Amino acid sequence: MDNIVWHTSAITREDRHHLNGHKSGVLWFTGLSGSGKSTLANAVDARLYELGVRSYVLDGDNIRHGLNKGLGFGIEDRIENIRRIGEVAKLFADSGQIVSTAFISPFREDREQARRLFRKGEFIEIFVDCPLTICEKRDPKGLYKKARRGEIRDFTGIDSPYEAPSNPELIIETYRHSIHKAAELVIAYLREKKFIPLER
Ligand SMILES: Nc1ncnc2c1ncn2[C@@H]1O[C@H](COP(=O)(O)OS(=O)(=O)O)[C@@H](OP(=O)(O)O)[C@H]1O
Ligand SMILES: Nc1ncnc2c1ncn2[C@@H]1O[C@H](COP(=O)(O)OP(=O)(O)O)[C@@H](O)[C@H]1O
Repeated sequence: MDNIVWHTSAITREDRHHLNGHKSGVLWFTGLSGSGKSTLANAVDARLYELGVRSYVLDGDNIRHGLNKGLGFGIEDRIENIRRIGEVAKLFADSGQIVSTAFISPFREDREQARRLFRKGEFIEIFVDCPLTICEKRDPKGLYKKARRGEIRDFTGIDSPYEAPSNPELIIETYRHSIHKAAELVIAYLREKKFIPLER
């Protein structure tokens, strides 16, 4: 970019890791609407808070009210939505936090593009796996009903595609694990990979 020069921070990410006593990165939750992304991201966030870990959740519905207001659900807008979220998540990771993103993020290539913004190991893709039939039964916001009635177009899983991850770091099957168990599986992964110390 012309006339714009990158300014290196005086405080490095490692400095912040040292101060916080834990590493940073992104927990990238992906899955169908109603699969449990928000519920699980918030359960993990609450657990991290209890453990004294600096964390935050970026949630699809909330971000679309502000930062990404005006973006719709056509392919181009979804791509831009996820591109921006990847960049924001990277800022959170740079700031030393463990950030969770809860977006459908239906396209594999967009998730891979987000992954490329991060250092090796710091992008943790979590497939929130739940069959469409169960998501549709849960239908926490009544959106599947609307989509089936044709009142919402381009609805993921109905008339817009979802590409499941081919090689995610974690698969959480929310149709067979409780919310508590699902959150603990994510925390166990963070301990195993030494994002958070074992003794916490
Ligand atoms: N057409 C269509 N398709 C899918 N979802 C829709 C649609 N219209 C509105 N909603 C609501 O928006 C939430 C998904 O937004 P995201 O930003 O996560 O979508 S995406 O990643 O850009 O595909 C999604 O939230 P979640 O249920 O939390 O996934 C829906 O509540
Ligand atoms: N094991 C589970 N994990 C996550 N959510 C679950 C689970 N079991 C049932 N649910 C329910 O499924 C719904 C998932 O909704 P939500 O978290 O908004 O999904 P998403 O963010 O993927 O659209 C919630 O009503 C939640 O209580």
